[in-house]
Amino acid sequence: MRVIRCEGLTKRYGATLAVDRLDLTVGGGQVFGFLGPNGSGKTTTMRMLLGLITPTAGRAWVNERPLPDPDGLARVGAMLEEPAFYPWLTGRRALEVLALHGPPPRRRDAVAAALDRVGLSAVADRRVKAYSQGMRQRLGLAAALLRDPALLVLDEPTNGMDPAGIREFRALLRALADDGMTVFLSSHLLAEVEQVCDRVAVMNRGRLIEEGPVAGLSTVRRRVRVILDEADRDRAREVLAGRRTRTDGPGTLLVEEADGRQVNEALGRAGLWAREILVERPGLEEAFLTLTLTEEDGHAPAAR
Ligand SMILES: Nc1ncnc2c1ncn2[C@@H]1O[C@H](COP(=O)(O)OP(=O)(O)OP(=O)(O)O)[C@@H](O)[C@H]1O
Repeated sequence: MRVIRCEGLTKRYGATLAVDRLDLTVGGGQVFGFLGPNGSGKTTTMRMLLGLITPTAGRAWVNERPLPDPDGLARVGAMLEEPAFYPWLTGRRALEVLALHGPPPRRRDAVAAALDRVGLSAVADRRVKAYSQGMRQRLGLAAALLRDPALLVLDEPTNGMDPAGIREFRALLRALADDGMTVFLSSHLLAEVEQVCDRVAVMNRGRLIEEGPVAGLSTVRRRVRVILDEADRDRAREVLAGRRTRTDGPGTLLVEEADGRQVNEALGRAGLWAREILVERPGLEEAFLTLTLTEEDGHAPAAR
């Protein structure tokens, strides 16, 4: 099933083309990453898909229904901004209040099921003001899950979360997709989406640059830069002969489409110790001039 389909979807704000003729199809039961630097049009696309703003041109379908048909949107859960809850309510009460507004959830135990799904049952009777940032984000996710959505639209959901919270949140999204839900997730950090997404679309300045499985994208292509003693360079090149290598200065080798750990291991086995092994993403750097790589994202473990 095509859960999301856009044809020439466009949104213009005065002189700004926020989204420029977007053609995109997202199939069901997967985590789909919507990647791009700040201002590339991700939020605007999501707002159009949720029927919150009207496209300037083009068409879109959600759950196989043309927008703005409310039936298509009935089974969509969304979290577009940091979720806001009354701090004095408990997590459970906050969800009960939401369940009372709008169409009734299909399950009578929707609140308990959503709390359980996001792992908040044990703290459901604490007040929201005592929740950590990660717990609040999970409560936001529970709110989006209340009406059994087929599609979950999440705009930068892990913004402001700590690394442990991000890991838990990723595992949660993966589990939802494994149960058949489609998760459409935006981020400006490649490291965040590549670990959880089946496919990725890359946006830049309102336009779709690429779309496909994470490993196949040229914007996501990896290259390993090996910096060694000058005298070792040519032997290292022989050791790595099965791979696409080239030299880049007297003590540097570039290994295309490689994995930092494997390169490190191959060199170590041959008794060659690199000074530095760096994983680079040349396509990404070209595409995302504003992207900030984290240390975890940009570096392979050093040789020991
Ligand atoms: N309501 C609006 N009025 C005018 N311009 C807007 C409006 N909403 C978005 N834009 C502009 O459209 C472009 C795309 O913005 P959008 O928020 O969709 O990008 P984004 O990829 O979601 O970025 P971010 O990660 O910062 O949210 C930006 O240039 C933005 O300034």
